[in-house]
Amino acid sequence: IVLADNGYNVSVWTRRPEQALEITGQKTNKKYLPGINLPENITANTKMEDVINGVDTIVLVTPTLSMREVLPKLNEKLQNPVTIIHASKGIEPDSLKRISEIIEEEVEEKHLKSVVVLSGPSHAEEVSLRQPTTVTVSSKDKQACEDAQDLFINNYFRVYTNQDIIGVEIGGALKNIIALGAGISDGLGHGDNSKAALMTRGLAEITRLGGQLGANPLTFAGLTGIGDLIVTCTSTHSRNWRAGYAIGQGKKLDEVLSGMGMAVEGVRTTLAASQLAERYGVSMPITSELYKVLFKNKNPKHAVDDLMKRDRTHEVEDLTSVFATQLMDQSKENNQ
Ligand SMILES: NC(=O)C1=CN([C@@H]2O[C@H](COP(=O)(O)OP(=O)(O)OC[C@H]3O[C@@H](n4cnc5c(N)ncnc54)[C@H](O)[C@@H]3O)[C@@H](O)[C@H]2O)C=CC1
Ligand SMILES: O=C(CO)COP(=O)(O)O
Repeated sequence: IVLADNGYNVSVWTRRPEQALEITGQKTNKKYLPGINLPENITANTKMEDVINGVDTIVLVTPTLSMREVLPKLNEKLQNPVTIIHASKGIEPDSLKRISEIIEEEVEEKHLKSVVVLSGPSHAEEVSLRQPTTVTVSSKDKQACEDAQDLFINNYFRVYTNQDIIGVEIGGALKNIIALGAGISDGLGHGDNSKAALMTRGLAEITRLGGQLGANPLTFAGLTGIGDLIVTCTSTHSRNWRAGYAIGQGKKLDEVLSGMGMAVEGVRTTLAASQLAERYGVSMPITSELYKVLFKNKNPKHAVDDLMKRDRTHEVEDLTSVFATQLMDQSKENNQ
């Protein structure tokens, strides 16, 4: 919708013929965006080759679980080099790859001009109503990043750039873990103090891990860190919050996921983040408790008790040694 409002012809690839017909013919997408009339210059098609033929930019927004299935198909059908802008939020378990890394792995170099990430506090339900929204684009390729900013920016969708692709992708992925936790807390009947605690200490552990992975700590204070954390932990639009809420109310994970029928990225990312924490020796107590609730059947009330009973500690850590190099690199890049 943002791109169509900016005057571009947008062609959507969908697997379901009835959805392609609905989007192209009726200009609606009732299942995902009820009540929204789509702009005239959006069409949809089930044939990927027809959708990508001749385009120079592809916006990739399928759930992270589908990346290893969708990208090889795309690679096979691409005729010319494209820029891929992705907006999917997650980390792949086991490989522990970010989505931009998976794209670079699955799409041959000859087909790939650049990879850009678009991330930030941006529930589709509100963007489609043209409510003021701010996001960040990031890429290893500075020009591609600025081109993506130009493509998307308009008077209701403000786009910033940030050269720290690691921080942008890690923040966007890991906030979903904390949003599941915030939902559980609300589902258990705990109040605002508990949710503020989860969000603040959650950001502390995201920043700790991000630092080990090479992110700039300041990215976590921005739109793709605290910004997306706030929107996902406090909004009933959030699938992760809603899944957490149902778990807090006593529902089983399988039952919750099949009932939602939509991507709940935080579940897989909890597994991936636990593996990352172990690999890099980073303390992530909230992620670790959530892992036990989701995958080891731990009672959420016991998880909260165990978090509250941890050894006493200080709030602010000295991360100077971890972050000094990243801050110097960032400052060099900004001065270039
Ligand atoms: N919904 C939102 O407001 C936002 C979502 N995101 C991210 O976008 C990604 C997608 O999320 P949603 O659109 O919310 O999920 P969703 O579950 O609402 O929609 C996913 C769509 O992808 C399709 N899909 C699933 N597997 C596929 C496959 N193997 N091949 C082709 N299509 C497939 C589904 O049929 C569905 O149309 C996630 O990574 C999410 O974190 C990011 C920002 C905002
Ligand atoms: O990332 C999002 C908003 O920025 C959407 O979050 P959910 O996937 O929890 O709905």
